[in-house]
Amino acid sequence: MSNLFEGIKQKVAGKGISIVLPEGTDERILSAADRLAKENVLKPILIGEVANVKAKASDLGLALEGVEILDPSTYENMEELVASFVERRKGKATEEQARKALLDPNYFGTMLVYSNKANGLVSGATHSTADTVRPALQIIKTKQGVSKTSGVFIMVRDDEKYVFADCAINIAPNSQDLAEIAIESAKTAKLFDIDPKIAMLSFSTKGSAKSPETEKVAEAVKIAKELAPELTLDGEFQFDAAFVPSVAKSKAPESVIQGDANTFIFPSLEAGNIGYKIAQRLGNFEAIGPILQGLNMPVNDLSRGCNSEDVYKLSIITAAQAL
Ligand SMILES: CC(C)(COP(=O)(O)OP(=O)(O)OC[C@H]1O[C@@H](n2cnc3c(N)ncnc32)[C@H](O)[C@@H]1OP(=O)(O)O)[C@@H](O)C(=O)NCCC(=O)NCCS
Ligand SMILES: CC(=O)OP(=O)(O)O
Repeated sequence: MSNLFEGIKQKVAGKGISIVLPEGTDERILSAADRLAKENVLKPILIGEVANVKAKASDLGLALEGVEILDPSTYENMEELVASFVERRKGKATEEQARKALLDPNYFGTMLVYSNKANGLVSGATHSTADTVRPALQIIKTKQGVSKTSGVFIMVRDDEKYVFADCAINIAPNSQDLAEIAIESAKTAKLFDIDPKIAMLSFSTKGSAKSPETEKVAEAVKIAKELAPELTLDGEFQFDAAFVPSVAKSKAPESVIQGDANTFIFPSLEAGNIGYKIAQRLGNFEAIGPILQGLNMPVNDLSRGCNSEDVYKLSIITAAQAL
């Protein structure tokens, strides 16, 4: 990972890309922000009461030089943000509701990104995924042609790197969703110099079992092939048929994937979230993400089990998505 990550870091360093970190008093966030600013990789913006953030930083021996701190309750352009929020939420939020929502650091930070006052946002060290991503879904929204955002992990162990999706957002994706997730995951894979070979996962390989669940994945394969015929993609596969060449030979001898898949699309959030945590905790893979894909501007969610290194890396990846 180190070479791969260094490459991404070099792409973003010194370009003045600003990343909002709404959890401004969390130790992991403070350490990462201080390091990012010190190394001139990007411009961190912490959200919180200025005196509190500074006191916490000083307890940790951090100077926070080059780190901006914004407090929603004293933010000078709040009226502009309120008006923009009401406009964006058209009929879904009153001015009063907007004013209240914008005191929440995640909503406030997301509006800074939406208003081009920052280039991206990383949160979730102390907030749940739902609380972290909901403002982005409501305000930043998905890119044209993408109906659902989804969350990818880059799984890294020595020279091995894989893409796992969706591990974070869509609880019960349908066939169309799975096809879109696969197409977006291929783009994310390329950001990490992975040439995507995509396996649509199931508990069945090429019709070895039949149920609504397996047919949902088989249909997703069909849709994805129609939408993006240029991709190397197939399924439905059990994980061994996608990953082990000898098993592929016996279970799916005609497939374009012969045990060499590197991008795995899980059939549900249960499978994806459990799957990545097993690889991380039992397989000693580093899990980078979840990286949200398909949004108009980059917003990423940390796992609450993250450390300062994870915050540092996800901030840099978010900056790379903003390029
Ligand atoms: C992502 C999640 C929070 C959205 O749930 P929610 O806030 O109840 O969503 P709602 O259905 O109320 O939709 C809220 C808005 O987000 C949009 N939205 C919901 N899911 C979306 C998705 N996957 N992609 C894009 N937009 C989405 C809706 O269209 C809606 O927009 P609108 O208000 O402009 O109409 C929910 O799917 C969830 O909790 N997922 C699991 C997260 C999780 O716990 N993961 C495990 C740990 S990583
Ligand atoms: C991605 C994920 O599972 O996040 P958390 O561990 O915070 O629930």
